[in-house]
Amino acid sequence: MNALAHSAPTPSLPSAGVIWTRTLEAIRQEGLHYALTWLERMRPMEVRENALVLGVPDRFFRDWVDDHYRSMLETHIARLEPSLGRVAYEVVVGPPPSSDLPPTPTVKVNSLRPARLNPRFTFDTYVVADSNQLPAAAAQAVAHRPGHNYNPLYIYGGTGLGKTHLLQAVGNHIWEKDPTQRIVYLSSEQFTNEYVESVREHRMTDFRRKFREECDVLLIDDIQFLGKREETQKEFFYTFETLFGLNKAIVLTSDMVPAEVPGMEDRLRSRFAMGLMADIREPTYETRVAILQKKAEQEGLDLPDPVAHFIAKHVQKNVRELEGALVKLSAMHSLTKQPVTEEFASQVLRDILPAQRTVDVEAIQREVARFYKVTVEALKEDRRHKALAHARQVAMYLSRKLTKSSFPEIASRFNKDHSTVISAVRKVEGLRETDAAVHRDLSELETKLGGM
Ligand SMILES: Nc1ncnc2c1ncn2[C@@H]1O[C@H](COP(=O)(O)OP(=O)(O)OP(=O)(O)O)[C@@H](O)[C@H]1O
Repeated sequence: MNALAHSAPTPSLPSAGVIWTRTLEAIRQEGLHYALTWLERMRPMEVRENALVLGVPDRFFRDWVDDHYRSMLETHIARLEPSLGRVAYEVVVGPPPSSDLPPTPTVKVNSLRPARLNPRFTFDTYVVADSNQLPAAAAQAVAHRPGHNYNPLYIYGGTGLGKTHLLQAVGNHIWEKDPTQRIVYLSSEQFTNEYVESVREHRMTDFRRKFREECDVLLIDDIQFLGKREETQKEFFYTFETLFGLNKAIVLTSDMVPAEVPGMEDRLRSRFAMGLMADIREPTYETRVAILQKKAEQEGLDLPDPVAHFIAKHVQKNVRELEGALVKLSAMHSLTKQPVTEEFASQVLRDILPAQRTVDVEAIQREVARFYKVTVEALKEDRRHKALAHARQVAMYLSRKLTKSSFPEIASRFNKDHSTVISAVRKVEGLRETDAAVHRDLSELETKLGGM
């Protein structure tokens, strides 16, 4: 049975039917008729916990609506009933409903996605690379044979590197394969809060039933916070022992290895280390590019390669920041309809990109001369030797790109006229698109110059 089936209906709220009718009306008034074609095929079932449960004809329908309309629905519903933060679905097999009244379902063949699991966090949307290969493979192994492979699995690493994503992917995968599996996902802080509340309200029997008897998969995020809570640790230890003894899967995440978690009891530390410990490292440059490309594809954003490289070069800390940059770029692109170019990205992301060193034309000439092993003077001469001409054009291109100098200003530093600079810039822009070696050289020079 799922968690929903145990809880009593939420008192003092309008019925599911009333909330649903008002929600559809609000959506209609906003003119979102395309959405109604889908939404009107769902039926309000009930209000449970903080969710409005909607009946859907099948899982495909559910997934589609969930992908496209979940956030819109949740926003509208929360506006009408602030205590309702979620929608949930149940597949209802039976004759299609014909009136405005909620139909009586004949068979319920599906349960709700377990509380707090975000359907966005799946293995499909996770980019696997060198920096996260081991934890990703281990998480998949657990998802395929929960409780048998790597128990417990302990995933650790810095902030924003994808620990929660992997943890939730395990839960989502298991639930999608077998909705009868009882999956409990929560952070160690939420575990602590539930524990404290249960003690206060004398509901420890319920608490233990939930975590020890009615749990097939326990997924706990940010286990390090347990270090500060002696009493909760004790409770967690017995929870762990019970589940482990029953071969139930346990996956934990943390920002440090068990030995480093301050205040963590030794017996817990040693149990955490019993299964597999796998760390997620900071993404390499290539991984950052791959993540950006995959996320752009998911967002339906056409992200040219040079722009992906540009962001990956400047946003290095973690995946969360990469994602933030992409979301901002995508939003500004759809608002302004401007093409997604490096220049557009540098304008839009100005406030989140690390402060750039200011470079001037002279610094660029020096760096380019060193790079191509020529002299600065040669860059300013008229000699047309092929390699020298290329170095000169590159220096002009970078001067235009990395400084605020106008074409005539740049021309004067190279003793040329401005039309020469314009054609040099165009030529290098073209080469950058078509010639991988030139692209690589330019990226390297830009990194050295600390600009973009
Ligand atoms: N390898 C990856 N592929 C795709 N998306 C990723 C990857 N790694 C991280 N992300 C995305 O980056 C964001 C941050 O990841 P997540 O919340 O899982 O980080 P975390 O390690 O749990 O951070 P914290 O310790 O701060 O809670 C999420 O939106 C997640 O989807």
